[in-house]
Amino acid sequence: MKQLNQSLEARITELLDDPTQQDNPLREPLGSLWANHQDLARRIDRISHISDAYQSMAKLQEQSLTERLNKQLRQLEKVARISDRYQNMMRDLNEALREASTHDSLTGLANRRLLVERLKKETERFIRYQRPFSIAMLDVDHFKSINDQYGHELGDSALTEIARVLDAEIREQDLCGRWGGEEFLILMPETRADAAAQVLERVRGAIQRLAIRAQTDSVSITISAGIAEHQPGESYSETINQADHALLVAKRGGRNQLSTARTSLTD
Ligand SMILES: Nc1nc2c(ncn2[C@@H]2O[C@H](COP(=O)(O)OP(=O)(O)OP(=O)(O)O)[C@@H](O)[C@H]2O)c(=O)[nH]1
Repeated sequence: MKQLNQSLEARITELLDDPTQQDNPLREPLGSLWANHQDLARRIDRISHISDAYQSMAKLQEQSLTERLNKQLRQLEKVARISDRYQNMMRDLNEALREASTHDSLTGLANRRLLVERLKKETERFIRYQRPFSIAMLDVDHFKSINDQYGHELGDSALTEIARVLDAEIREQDLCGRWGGEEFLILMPETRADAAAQVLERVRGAIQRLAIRAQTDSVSITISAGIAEHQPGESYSETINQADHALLVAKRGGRNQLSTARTSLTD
């Protein structure tokens, strides 16, 4: 096609330049047509140039827009990653705070606060569904003399060891916590006093078998415990008082033993 055009153009210019065709009546209209054609060809050429320039400009703009969008996307991804990390950190922090506010730092057992929370819930369950529960107060025997003889540090490890045994001996639904100092409380849902006494007898035996190492010595430890089953119309504090009283009876009875409230209020 291009070749055909070129040979046609060559023939037209040849004809227009040919002196023998000077008088040809078609020469003038052909000359005007040729001039018109060339003008049109120039315009088309210019338009096509402009169109090319516009296209490459649009392409450039498109490229820079894509780059800008990609950059913004990368920044957004970064912000999302930071936000994820921040949220995880806050969750861990909350978890650690919750753990610290509900657990004892030395033994890792539930602290008094968590025990009271659960005691309240069990009391509510008792009122609503008449589900029984018992509690046991445990106290390490002659703990002061262990501290005095072997030092506070050993006393601390003895408490940690006792906590480990307690945790291992109770059932999944029971909750054992440090009530304070060398005193522990075990909350036993769905448990009557006689069943609680069996659990505590097992715990007492396991602690008696514990041998805490102190340099060359092996220190043996015993506990006394008072058990009380929650009674209708009673508050949980009253049940604790009953268990405390039974604990006193066990101590007075010679230590390393259990006593159950209401069956042992002999003094
Ligand atoms: N090492 C250590 N000792 C503690 C901790 N909390 C309380 N104690 C000690 O536990 C001892 C309790 O002593 P007492 O209340 O006299 O009772 P006890 O010597 O165990 O005698 P009984 O309970 O009558 O058998 C005190 O000397 C407290 O200082 C603790 O976290 N770590």
